[in-house]
Amino acid sequence: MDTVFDYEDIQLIPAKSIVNSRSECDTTVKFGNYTFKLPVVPANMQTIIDEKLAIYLAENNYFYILHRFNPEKRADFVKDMKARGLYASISVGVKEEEYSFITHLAEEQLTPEFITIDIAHGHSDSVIKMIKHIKATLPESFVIAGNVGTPEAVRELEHAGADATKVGIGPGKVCITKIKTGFGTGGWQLAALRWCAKAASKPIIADGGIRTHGDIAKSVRFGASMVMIGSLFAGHEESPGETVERDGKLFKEYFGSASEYQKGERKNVEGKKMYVEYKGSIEDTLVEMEQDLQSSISYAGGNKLSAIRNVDYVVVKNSIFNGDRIY
Ligand SMILES: NC(=O)C1=CN([C@@H]2O[C@H](COP(=O)(O)OP(=O)(O)OC[C@H]3O[C@@H](n4cnc5c(N)ncnc54)[C@H](OP(=O)(O)O)[C@@H]3O)[C@@H](O)[C@H]2O)C=CC1
Ligand SMILES: Nc1nc2c(ncn2[C@@H]2O[C@H](COP(=O)(O)O)[C@@H](O)[C@H]2O)c(=O)[nH]1
Repeated sequence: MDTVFDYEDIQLIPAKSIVNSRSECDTTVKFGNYTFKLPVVPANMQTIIDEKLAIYLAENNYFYILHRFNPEKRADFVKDMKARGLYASISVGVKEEEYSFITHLAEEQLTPEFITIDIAHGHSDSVIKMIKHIKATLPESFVIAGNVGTPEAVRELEHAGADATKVGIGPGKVCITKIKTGFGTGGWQLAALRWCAKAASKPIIADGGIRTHGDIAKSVRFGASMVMIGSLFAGHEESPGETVERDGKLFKEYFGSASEYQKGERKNVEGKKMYVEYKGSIEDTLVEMEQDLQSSISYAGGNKLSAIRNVDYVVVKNSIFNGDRIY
């Protein structure tokens, strides 16, 4: 491992533009058998995504992954998405009941297009076993496995049959893994992404630590095919987290999937709860993300997302924010 850095330590270097307008730049990405409008997916967390938002995203050609915290509703969700002619993308864990759930889906001939194995420490035999079970039972499903933070883990999960791996242990906004365990990619997530991407032969999802839209372009530069985002999506009208009012201002709750609020008990807690400012409709944020990414592509000197992959960059000694705030 050579130099480590994180999102705010990096600036991408502009190349001569080949477009006359940013609107000529194409932000779409092929992932699995689908082409999505953006290389972005809202985090599969209970305060970020629910069935209603999943339908909106699928209808509008965005990628989504439903969380796994209402386990009994997942089979009906897959059935409902199929009835609507939309793709189904769900999450599973690794406990015993998840094996029978996968078998049940196969018996009902309900094949989700995407299945994400979502556990904290994805470099484990339990995930490898689950990848093999899904691939044997639902071979048509595209399997995303995670989370991991090393090239060895990426290679092992790919070797077990994963179609994509998810990188990021501890960089999340509501994560306390780094503090409670001393482990993870918190503080050097972008360098960890680069390290993992060099070893990968299949797509990588960069997960956690995105604080600005520019971080999406940086993730693509360092090897991500898709970028998972929690906190930036938490404040919308459509976000399932509770809306609260304080001193006349609206906020939305955002809690970790390993927080006591998710688990209902204080056991192995590695997540916390916070409130983020209310931001209005998610549609406006998605449009702004697209425009910002189109601009990134133009600065990269191309007209497609792949142009960003080849740009030069510098490691900036001090934070690029230099005390500034975005708004
Ligand atoms: N991306 C990240 O940095 C992190 C994300 N999370 C999120 O929190 C949620 C809950 O995660 P998780 O606790 O894994 O899910 P589960 O509670 O479903 O646990 C999955 C299984 O893995 C075991 N397990 C959990 N952590 C470890 C570990 N460090 N080493 C070995 N075995 C382990 C659990 O057993 P037991 O509980 O008995 O140990 C259980 O059998 C997920 O959505 C996950 O993505 C959580 C932490 C970090
Ligand atoms: N360590 C923990 N990580 C968590 C928890 N719940 C979710 N997550 C991860 O965070 C990202 C979102 O990060 P953000 O910076 O965009 O907000 C999410 O996709 C998970 O990987 C948790 O309880 N503990």
